Amino acid sequence: MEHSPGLRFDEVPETRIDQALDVAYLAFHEKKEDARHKHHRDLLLGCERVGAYDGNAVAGLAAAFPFTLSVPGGDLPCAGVSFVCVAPTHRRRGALSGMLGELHRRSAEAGRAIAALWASEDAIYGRFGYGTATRAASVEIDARNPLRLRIDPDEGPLRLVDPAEAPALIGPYYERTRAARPGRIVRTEAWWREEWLPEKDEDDEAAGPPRVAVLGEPVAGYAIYRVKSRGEGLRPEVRLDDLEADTPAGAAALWRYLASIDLTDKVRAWNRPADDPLRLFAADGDQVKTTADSPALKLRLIDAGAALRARSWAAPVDLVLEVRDEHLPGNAGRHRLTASPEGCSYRPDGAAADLALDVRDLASCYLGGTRVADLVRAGLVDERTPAAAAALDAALRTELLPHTSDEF
Ligand SMILES: CC(=O)SCCNC(=O)CCNC(=O)[C@H](O)C(C)(C)COP(=O)(O)OP(=O)(O)OC[C@H]1O[C@@H](n2cnc3c(N)ncnc32)[C@H](O)[C@@H]1OP(=O)(O)O
Repeated sequence: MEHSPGLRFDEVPETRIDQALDVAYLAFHEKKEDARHKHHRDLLLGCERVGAYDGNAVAGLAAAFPFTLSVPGGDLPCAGVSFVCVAPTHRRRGALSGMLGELHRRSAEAGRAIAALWASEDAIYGRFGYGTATRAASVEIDARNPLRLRIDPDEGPLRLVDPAEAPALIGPYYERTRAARPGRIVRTEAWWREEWLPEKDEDDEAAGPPRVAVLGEPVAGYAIYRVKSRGEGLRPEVRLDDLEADTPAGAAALWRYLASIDLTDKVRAWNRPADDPLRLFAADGDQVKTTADSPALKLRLIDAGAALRARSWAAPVDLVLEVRDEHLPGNAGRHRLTASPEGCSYRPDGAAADLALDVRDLASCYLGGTRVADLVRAGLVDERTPAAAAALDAALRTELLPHTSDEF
């Protein structure tokens, strides 16, 4: 899309954050409230910020948190794109395209090989090279009866801890478990307090204060939840926000606890990994139901070569990939991927391609959550050498499916 000649894309300095937030509240149909405004301002202060300017007026904003994201076998600096908005008067004039182009350029310059976001509408970001890399399973437990399980729960001590103390207690535990699953972001102390444990959930008025249940000493698991009223005549429900456990028995203990809280009759978890063991060890499929499977984290390979070289590989593979990338030409063309558990090289190569694919589809497969063979079957990836997709899938495979708990 041609950028409108009137628009300019440049940094949003601290002095103009409030103007940019005014555009955000307009675009997201939100009220400007003091506490919320301060919170958003504080978040933006820690972000890379790009604006679309019409003359001197801010007409759009796109920001990026400087995250660290777990990828198979390691971590990568990642631009966590958020606060994307364009004033209603300036829609469809290329403001989003221009701001993302500028954010991607700055991310590459800062050495961030990947960018990621949660989309307000799924259809927006594919054209910019973002592919769905993690998914969110919504799970509901009918808690009118005790949770029926096929395994014995850990009978270790379970305690409720003060949310103010929680980051010091569960933060190091989260950080230890994070590396095992691709798609997880590093949480700072401030992120724990402001995103996970604020007293009031500004996005959900019906939700009560955060509760943190911790299993074992030393910590062997935790659950963060809020009890949420459901209106006249209905019992409140438990909204589970986050749960980690070392062992299946530990996870079973936490789920059993959540499903046994008095005066509630439902547990609702909106974002669980697709391979959550609960779905297997629950004894009654009528009691524990998966009610939705939604796209979650969208990933963009800013520098595909650097990203591929940074992850680990489960099996040897030697293939030529032909990648299409309309926005970042450095990623486009034919490259030979030679990878094994010992390492990876990814170099331009003139040989005929074994697989041809769009950069968004490579991004979907990057964390191990989407199978290349499925994309071939869906007509999205062109398999030119038989069994090339299976070979790439074997190399990309991860022990656990990728999952992102943090929505940002
Ligand atoms: C990560 C996040 O923060 S997600 C939050 C996104 N923000 C919102 O939803 C707030 C409300 N909406 C908006 O502010 C704007 O409409 C935006 C940001 C979604 C789009 O901004 P615009 O400046 O209008 O987009 P722009 O003109 O650059 O469009 C680029 C392309 O994306 C397409 N596009 C834009 N919005 C949408 C949409 N909601 N759904 C599908 N396609 C879209 C355009 O049609 C255009 O396609 P083309 O290149 O084929 O012509």
